[in-house]
Amino acid sequence: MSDTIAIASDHGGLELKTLLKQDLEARGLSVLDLGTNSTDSVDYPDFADAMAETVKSGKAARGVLICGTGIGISIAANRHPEIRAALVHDAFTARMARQHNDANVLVLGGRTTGPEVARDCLAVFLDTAFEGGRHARRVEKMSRPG
Ligand SMILES: O=C[C@H](O)[C@H](O)[C@H](O)COP(=O)(O)O
Repeated sequence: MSDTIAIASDHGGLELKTLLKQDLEARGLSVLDLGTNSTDSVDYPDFADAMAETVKSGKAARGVLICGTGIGISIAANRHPEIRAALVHDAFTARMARQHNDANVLVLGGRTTGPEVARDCLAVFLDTAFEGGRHARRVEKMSRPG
């Protein structure tokens, strides 16, 4: 798998993005920062779309998206069939997102999840493999055109 991971947020997730980017770099991963990089108000669908294009093109194997709650940016990202974006709130949901759902994008809320819980979520997301088996059948069904 590519060692590159993409990260993006709106203004509501900027602070958490900065923190998690440091964790990614500390692991030796190559990080593609898709913005935003200021506290100016921006629109989260633009960053979800940029993430989808980056994953689709193979420039990054996985991604991290953050907005205020994580809700809007996950809705926007999941409009792209190649993306399985999972909004998680703790290490357990982060683990399930990988083991059961083969999520390729981790989503967090910068205004809802504290920094240390978010760091745990990221670590679990990066370190947990997809279990396959019955879950592969379900993931395959989600990849079919609607
Ligand atoms: O789901 C949407 C996100 O939480 C956004 O970060 C949020 O709606 C932005 O709100 P505001 O424009 O009031 O900062």
